[in-house]
Amino acid sequence: MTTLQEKIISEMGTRPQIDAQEEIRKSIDFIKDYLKQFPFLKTLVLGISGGQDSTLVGKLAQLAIEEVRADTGDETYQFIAVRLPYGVQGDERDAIEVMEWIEPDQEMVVNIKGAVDSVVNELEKQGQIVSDFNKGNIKARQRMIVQYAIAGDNQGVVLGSDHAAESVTGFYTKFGDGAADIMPLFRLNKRQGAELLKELDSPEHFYTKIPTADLQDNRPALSDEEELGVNYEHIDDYLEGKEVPESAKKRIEQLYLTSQHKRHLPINLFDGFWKI
Ligand SMILES: NC(=O)c1ccc[n+]([C@@H]2O[C@H](COP(=O)([O-])OP(=O)(O)OC[C@H]3O[C@@H](n4cnc5c(N)ncnc54)[C@H](O)[C@@H]3O)[C@@H](O)[C@H]2O)c1
Ligand SMILES: Nc1ncnc2c1ncn2[C@@H]1O[C@H](COP(=O)(O)O)[C@@H](O)[C@H]1O
Ligand SMILES: O=P(O)(O)OP(=O)(O)O
Ligand SMILES: [Mg+2]
Repeated sequence: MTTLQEKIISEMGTRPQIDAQEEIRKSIDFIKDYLKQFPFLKTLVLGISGGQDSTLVGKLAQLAIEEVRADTGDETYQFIAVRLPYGVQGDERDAIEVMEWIEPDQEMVVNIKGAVDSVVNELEKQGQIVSDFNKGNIKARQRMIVQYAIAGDNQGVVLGSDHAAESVTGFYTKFGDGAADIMPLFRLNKRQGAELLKELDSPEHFYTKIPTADLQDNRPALSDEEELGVNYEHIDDYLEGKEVPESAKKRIEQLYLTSQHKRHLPINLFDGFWKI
């Protein structure tokens, strides 16, 4: 293993082998401990897309909330799961099925199309062209705004679905889906997330579904792997300290280095990490 691979693994906190039952317990306890530390907080908020990561975080959130209610006798603790389609979501059926499996305390559906389109229109009135790719990031940031609005009026915190395989590649919108208060999956790679869902008896297609950010109008359901230029098998192997083909290693490390800014709070002149 090269030094950079070791550094990345240590930063991501990924382990080559996991016990799924233990990791489920760790994530649930992390959420519970956080809520108990700040008793003002009563609500967890999460966007549910119908993809693997939010399905897993959503299930863990609901389990954690049920345990906190039982431990404290405080019935005001709740999990709000929100669908955030842009118009009609192509894989809406998946998101609905995931909601049925999670059985969150409260479900919402907030269509982000009006808000996203108005921003794009206002920019275009100023002569600023908005590419389809950039509009995708506006969608992700609009989803963040809605989740924080719900948290703000419900003594809530926003959950993030980011995990090691997304974090290492910076494959998220900065201050969009990358913005959250707590990240219960951070440390796990993609296949380890799938292992947790399997252990939770989720339907198999929830964790065999092709990962997509589904952000671009012109390339619906574009797979993460196509966009990233590297596949999750290689990213996961890399994070487990295994040898991967040289081209995959190069791509992962390039993505890691160019996305360093996303894994830090806004940079000030006392920060030196970007110089190395
Ligand atoms: N599947 C997923 O999890 C998921 C979700 C959302 C987005 N995505 C993908 O993630 C990517 C997001 O696109 P992006 O990364 O181009 O947009 P971004 O908005 O996340 O990041 C780009 C912005 O970061 C800032 N920035 C860029 N370089 C910087 C630097 N060196 N220092 C400080 N700030 C800097 C700039 O403000 C720039 O506009 C896309 O590929 C998108 O499809 C994936
Ligand atoms: N359509 C969506 N509805 C609700 N929440 C969504 C939707 N699309 C994405 N999200 C949230 O963003 C993260 C990141 O998604 P990626 O597929 O990794 O880009 C997802 O886990 C949801 O919480
Ligand atoms: O974040 P999600 O839930 O949309 O999962 P995926 O990244 O697999 O699409
Ligand atoms: Mg997705």
